Amino acid sequence: MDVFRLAHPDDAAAITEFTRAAQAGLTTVPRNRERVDAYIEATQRFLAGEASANRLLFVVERDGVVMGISGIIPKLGVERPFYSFKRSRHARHSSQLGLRTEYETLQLTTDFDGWTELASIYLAPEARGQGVARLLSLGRLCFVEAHRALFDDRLMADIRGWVDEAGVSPFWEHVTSKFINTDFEIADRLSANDGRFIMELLPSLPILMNLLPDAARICAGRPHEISRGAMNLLMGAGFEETELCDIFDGGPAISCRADATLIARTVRGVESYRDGPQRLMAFSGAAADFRATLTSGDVAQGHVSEAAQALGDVRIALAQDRRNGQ
Ligand SMILES: CC(C)(COP(=O)(O)OP(=O)(O)OC[C@H]1O[C@@H](n2cnc3c(N)ncnc32)[C@H](O)[C@@H]1OP(=O)(O)O)[C@@H](O)C(=O)NCCC(=O)NCCSC(=O)CCC(=O)O
Repeated sequence: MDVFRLAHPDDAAAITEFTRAAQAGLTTVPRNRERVDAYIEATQRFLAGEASANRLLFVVERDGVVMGISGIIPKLGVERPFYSFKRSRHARHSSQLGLRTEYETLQLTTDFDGWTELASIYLAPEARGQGVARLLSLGRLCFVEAHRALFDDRLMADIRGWVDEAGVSPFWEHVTSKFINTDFEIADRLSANDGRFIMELLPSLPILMNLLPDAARICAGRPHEISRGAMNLLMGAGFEETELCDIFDGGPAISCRADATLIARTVRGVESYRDGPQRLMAFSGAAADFRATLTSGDVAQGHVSEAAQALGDVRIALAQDRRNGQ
């Protein structure tokens, strides 16, 4: 059985083993032992009531082997403002010339300050394509549902933005690097710790998108191919697209109210179960004892798998939305 739980110090070596290969651009994925240790230490401090620690790292374990990680940042904007670009549409019309023009602007904002972020999903390459990602992703929504007081009622996720075959981000090349004139990897790494340079260097004035090459313009809000699965899982669990995107690679920010996730809706009975077997999330316990697993059953008929019942005082939620097949 695959089990979703909080990471603890004994997991650090196994996590570093597979996150070591993660590419730049996955800003919140800890890629070396030092950062893995720091993430786990923050997790323990946050659970002990130290709000400034502000990070929770989870793992999915199969038969004692850690296969992947995911995270929650309980409150954005605590250590520094959380910057995004907000896309706005503008239209102009000239009756004199009979011409109409439309353009978009990007404006630096801190709209997500105070929100809770879902971040850092990463699965060992050999464990991909087996459904584990759904548990890694939705397990966090179960944790939020079980610990509502720890989180904001607005949830967001910053999906990695599109890059070309050479790994180059057109958005970075044509937009952000014009103001932050350094390597993407350097800026990305620095921003994970201290992002003061963002406010110091990025303009507070709107950036006119129609002056950009198409290759860069279409990257505002466009996800990286390898991150579509991560986005798809959250969109299937109630998240929606927003007008905001990442300031480095233009990746889309998606959001959902905490009480509108698929997990919250089914746990609270806002959404009823249909007849027949369905994919389910089962979760129980709190804090370090919290456990979630992916299972199936026919809840309408009262049938839930033994694996789920083994969790003890279990709560059940839909793990797949009936509307879009997710
Ligand atoms: C993202 C994950 C964890 C996803 O794991 P898997 O590859 O095993 O996913 P999967 O099970 O194959 O796919 C998950 C679900 O999305 C669907 N799916 C997969 N690829 C798709 C695509 N291109 N378009 C549409 N749907 C797609 C699958 O059918 C599946 O649904 P069914 O189960 O119905 O078949 C992994 O690929 C990974 O570690 N990638 C590298 C790191 C990364 O890019 N992380 C995301 C960065 S963005 C981020 O971190 C913030 C968001 C967050 O933390 O959640």
